[in-house]
Amino acid sequence: MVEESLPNDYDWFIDQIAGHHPSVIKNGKREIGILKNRNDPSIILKPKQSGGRGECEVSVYSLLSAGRTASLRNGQKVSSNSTTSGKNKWFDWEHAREEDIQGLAKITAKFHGLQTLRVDGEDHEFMVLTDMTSPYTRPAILDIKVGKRTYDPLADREKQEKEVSKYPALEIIGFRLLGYKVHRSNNQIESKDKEWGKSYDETNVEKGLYEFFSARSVEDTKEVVSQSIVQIDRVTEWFAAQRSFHFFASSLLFVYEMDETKLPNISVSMIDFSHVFPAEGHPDENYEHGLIHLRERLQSLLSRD
Ligand SMILES: Nc1ncnc2c1ncn2[C@@H]1O[C@H](COP(=O)(O)OP(=O)(O)OP(=O)(O)O)[C@@H](O)[C@H]1O
Ligand SMILES: O=P(O)(O)O[C@@H]1[C@H](O)[C@H](O)[C@@H](OP(=O)(O)O)[C@H](OP(=O)(O)O)[C@H]1O
Repeated sequence: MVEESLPNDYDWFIDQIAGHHPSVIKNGKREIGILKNRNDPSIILKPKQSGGRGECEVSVYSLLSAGRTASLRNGQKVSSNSTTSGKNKWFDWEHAREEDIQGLAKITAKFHGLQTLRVDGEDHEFMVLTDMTSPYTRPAILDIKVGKRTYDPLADREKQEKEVSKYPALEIIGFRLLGYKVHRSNNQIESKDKEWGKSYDETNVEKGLYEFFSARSVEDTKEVVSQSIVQIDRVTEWFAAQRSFHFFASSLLFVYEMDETKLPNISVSMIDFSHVFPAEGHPDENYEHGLIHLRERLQSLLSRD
């Protein structure tokens, strides 16, 4: 019998959309998902993934919080590898430009360091991150994976084929809806998962977008969509200038307020940095393709009656 327990004062994060989740059982054990500390609603604790994925994500978040010089000075291993191909390629971020680091820090969650917690009888390391949903009374939350290619440059043939066959429409659409949660007024949470996202293709993905962005009220939809476009443009502006990072299988997290006595106040943040590679001076055309297409699809919602 596998012990199932969380430390005192911790709960699973109810507003987690995608990623590793305790509802998934692998080899008789539940996956470790994101935790909330009851005493600090402003943060989440995201489990550090095993191997290169976890190292990569921690290296990126550390770079953003400490700044490149400080991270290197503190002797942290600011590096990343991929285990997908069996090769071990470690990156330092010494060629990452300071302005790119500072710009990325503005469009993602703040990293507050690592914390070890005992979950289900084993110690696990967690990344403490600002919870981007915490400023909202009743959030509506959508996760969109951005980029027409979701495998990294070290992925072997099997991984490449798995990723491509997962959602063939990605090549055209450039992004994938991973799911959403909407807090309705009667304490009900409406949830959609990745199968919902995959049910849309290049012919009708606007329908899925509309379902999420019209959740507050049909009258507010244009406001919510227009604000989302403004936020996407902030991200696009950073990508147009930055030459330090290439992102694979990374997401944009959209959050807005469902409480109609308040403004929608949409926020858009980059999340999931488990496959980030040095750009070596080249723009991230893969991610930018996704951003352009997402913007176009959202723009088309504005011309609906
Ligand atoms: N800073 C954050 N604030 C609020 N929610 C977040 C934050 N970071 C992640 N999440 C939530 O957690 C979910 C999973 O995050 P993420 O994709 O980073 O996890 P993962 O386990 O690395 O995923 P994958 O297995 O796809 O690589 C997101 O869909 C989002 O709902
Ligand atoms: O382990 P990696 O290299 O990071 O690769 C995958 C990636 O992170 C995806 O986000 C994930 O889920 P989705 O594509 O469903 O979002 C996928 O799950 P899968 O193996 O269940 O397809 C992972 O294999």
